[in-house]
Amino acid sequence: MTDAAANDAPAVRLAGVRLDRGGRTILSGIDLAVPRGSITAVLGPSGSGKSTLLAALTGELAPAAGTVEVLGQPVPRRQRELLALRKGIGVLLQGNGLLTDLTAAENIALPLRTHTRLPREVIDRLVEMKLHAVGLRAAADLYPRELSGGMARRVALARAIALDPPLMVYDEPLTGLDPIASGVIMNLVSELNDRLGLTSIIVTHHVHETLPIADRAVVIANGRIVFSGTPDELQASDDPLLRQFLRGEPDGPIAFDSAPRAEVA
Ligand SMILES: Nc1ncnc2c1ncn2[C@@H]1O[C@H](COP(=O)(O)OP(=O)(O)OP(=O)(O)O)[C@@H](O)[C@H]1O
Repeated sequence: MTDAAANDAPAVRLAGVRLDRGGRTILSGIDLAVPRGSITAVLGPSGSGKSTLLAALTGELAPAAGTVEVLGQPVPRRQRELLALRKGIGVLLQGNGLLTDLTAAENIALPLRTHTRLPREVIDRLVEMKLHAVGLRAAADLYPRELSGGMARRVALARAIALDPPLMVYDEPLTGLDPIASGVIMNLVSELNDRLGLTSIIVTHHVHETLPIADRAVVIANGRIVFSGTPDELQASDDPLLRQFLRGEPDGPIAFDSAPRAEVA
């Protein structure tokens, strides 16, 4: 593929993908295109395979069938090429993953120190800009234990964008946050996406907090994609499965807790 064609390609494209874990098929028949510049919410009940889908994008999990393309190229198998691709993907995981004996600024500097040869002053300046981007310039010298949950999540977000990745992936970015901090994080995700020209994929079961900032929504349940469209189309759907999920009802077409995690290696 030429560079121009790669640039026109969706940020993420999955075709006919099947994902297996522990000898079991978790997702199958997955077709998905995430347009560049968009925010896509990947929704689904607990254990439906949302994190498994993310693992396929970052190359942690190779598909058992089908193709996964990220930023215009198939996700490589070889470690070296995989590491190069991963530099283009900013990941915010459920736990913030901040190192407790480093300050906020040092945590954000870490990927810059590891992956670039930029001089110290440039790194300091970039860290300052990233802290500014998440509204936390005053917190540079604080340690993670001195930060509130929402602030720590913002520092983790600043670290995730440290290398200016074109694609941001969020795995449950609201876990453990109160409604106010959740609102701040969602606004920030939306603002960064627009201002930095990113593409964002948000995996979450926080439907009502996430849909307002999303351009597209994908719902996975029972091992497949059961909805793909705009948030308005999702809200308007009268599909019993989607209604059950949106209302958080325990009984209905979505089978909960069919395969406890403890059973798999
Ligand atoms: N490393 C693994 N090995 C085997 N099975 C796994 C592994 N990780 C997850 N699974 C199984 O895959 C299924 C989907 O899990 P996954 O974590 O992708 O769901 P999820 O939608 O992200 O859930 P949650 O919302 O609870 O994080 C579950 O049944 C889980 O037990």
